Amino acid sequence: MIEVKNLVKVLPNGRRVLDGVSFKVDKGEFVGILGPSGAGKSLTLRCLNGLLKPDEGSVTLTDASGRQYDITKANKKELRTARQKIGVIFQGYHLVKRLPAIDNVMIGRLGQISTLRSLLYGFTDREAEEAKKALEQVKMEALAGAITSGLSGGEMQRVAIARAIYQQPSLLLADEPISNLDPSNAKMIMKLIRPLSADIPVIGVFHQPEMTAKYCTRVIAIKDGKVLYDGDPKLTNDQLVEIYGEELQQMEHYEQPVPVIA
Ligand SMILES: Nc1ncnc2c1ncn2[C@@H]1O[C@H](COP(=O)(O)OP(=O)(O)OP(=O)(O)O)[C@@H](O)[C@H]1O
Repeated sequence: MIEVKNLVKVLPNGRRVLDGVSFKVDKGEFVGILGPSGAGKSLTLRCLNGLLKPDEGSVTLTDASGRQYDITKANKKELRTARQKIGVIFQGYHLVKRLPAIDNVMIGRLGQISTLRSLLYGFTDREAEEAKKALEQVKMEALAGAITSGLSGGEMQRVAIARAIYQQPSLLLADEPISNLDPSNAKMIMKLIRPLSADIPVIGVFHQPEMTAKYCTRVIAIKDGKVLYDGDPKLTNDQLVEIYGEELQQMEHYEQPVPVIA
């Protein structure tokens, strides 16, 4: 479970880019964070994995054994330990392109084994077997040995998901994971992410309300650094207008309601 309490971030010019963001996400939930450009979505996500320290508030991650990680108060060493519990999928995949897909998956556990062991012995056969299983889970086993630079965007994102699975995280964060993908690959990625939420909380930032409506179990909308909405992933047209304002007109999949002619 991850609990976010009253996150506040104030810029030097006094602007409150996060202004009291609070929510709790449990295993079984796939939460989509939506909101207009500059709303504070990425800043929120960065507070969740400790990349950004808020001026106020707390982020507490509790793993399956009940151990708690206080992300906001953690020192460098504690943060490193906590981050091993957090899988992250990025819009730009963040893979080492010159390495085979399976090596990228195994990188997911690098933080968990000693540098000396990884330098001297590399990974064990058991670890390689587990990495293969993670690739099977995202239907990428046939390309396990392929050099990552030759893979398509959808395939790279599947490798990134396998890396997160292999990491055995207690929380999965996804930062615009489908923004670079065509609709069919985007659907495939959402279908692969959703079942992961059976065991751990999954939180993603999205720009596609039609996709969060279909695949997420809950939506949190952030606007002007505040939680504007937290609930059912299926938003009404009025709710979308309230969240996105004028930006809605520019969104790809938004269909403007047909005006009623009296
Ligand atoms: N380091 C920084 N210095 C100044 N302003 C910042 C900094 N980081 C973020 N901001 C501002 O804080 C606000 C929230 O940023 P954030 O990246 O969270 O937006 P977002 O909701 O993710 O937007 P988008 O959908 O466009 O990525 C923005 O107005 C942004 O310009």
